[in-house]
Amino acid sequence: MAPAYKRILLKVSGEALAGDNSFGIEPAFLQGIAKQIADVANTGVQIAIVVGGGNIFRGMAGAAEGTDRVTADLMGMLGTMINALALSNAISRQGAKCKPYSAASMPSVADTFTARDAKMALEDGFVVVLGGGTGNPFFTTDTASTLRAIELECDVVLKGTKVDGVYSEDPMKNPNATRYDFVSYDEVIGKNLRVMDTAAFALARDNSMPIIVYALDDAAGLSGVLAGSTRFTRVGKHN
Ligand SMILES: Nc1ncnc2c1ncn2[C@@H]1O[C@H](COP(=O)(O)OP(=O)(O)OP(=O)(O)O)[C@@H](O)[C@H]1O
Ligand SMILES: O=c1ccn([C@@H]2O[C@H](COP(=O)(O)O)[C@@H](O)[C@H]2O)c(=O)[nH]1
Repeated sequence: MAPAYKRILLKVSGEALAGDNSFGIEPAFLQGIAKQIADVANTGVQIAIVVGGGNIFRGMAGAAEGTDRVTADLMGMLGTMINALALSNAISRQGAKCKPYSAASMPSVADTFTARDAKMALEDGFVVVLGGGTGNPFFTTDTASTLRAIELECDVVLKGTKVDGVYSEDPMKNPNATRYDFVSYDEVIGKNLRVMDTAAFALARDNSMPIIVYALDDAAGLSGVLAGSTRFTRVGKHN
């Protein structure tokens, strides 16, 4: 049977990469995720990845502690680049062709992202890992995920995070919150359900880009999500 999606954008949460730790990268978790990605890539699905940076640095937190916001956001974007290099290397070691890109120019580290180049790499069978977010302060890697998915003409954004979907409230704060199987863009924005930021949801809505939110540590993994055999929430226009 042909895969449901030809080209996907996977958002890998930075925080989740820390595994059971509160910061940094847990090698076993990184390798597990990399294997899931390599296995799916080797079935012919084209995969672009945006990596978060919450396990390294968040600009808002840095700004709150006295660094100016633009500098703090630059530090945050560099943090996502660290994760991108680690993930890209781990995917290559699991046997899939993989290439890191950076939103900001750092030629000795990675190629600078252009949609044209990244699309060609996807068509050549490379997984592409996109670090540096949008390259602009005051944004997040969630917005970068939606933006890159649209630019690269992906079929869907898969947000792999610490929770298994969108809830009526943050399930980390209220364990009695209820989970949606489906929620519309307008509802998620109107009710301020902050599993992604409003800018990311609005961009997805305006460009009809579906979003799937799932738990990165689900045993069924990425292939389970693509096969529809694991728990997730779909965010879209209609159910
Ligand atoms: N209504 C909600 N439904 C589900 N999760 C929610 C909701 N509101 C807030 N959250 C929180 O959003 C978190 C995911 O978003 P967040 O942007 O913080 O992390 P991330 O994008 O996965 O990580 P990073 O920024 O490190 O890449 C979840 O872990 C959850 O605690
Ligand atoms: O486009 C972007 C993306 C990210 N940042 C900064 O990086 C950190 C980490 O990203 P998360 O999405 O929170 O994982 C973010 O807090 C911002 O400071 C950015 O400035 N622009």
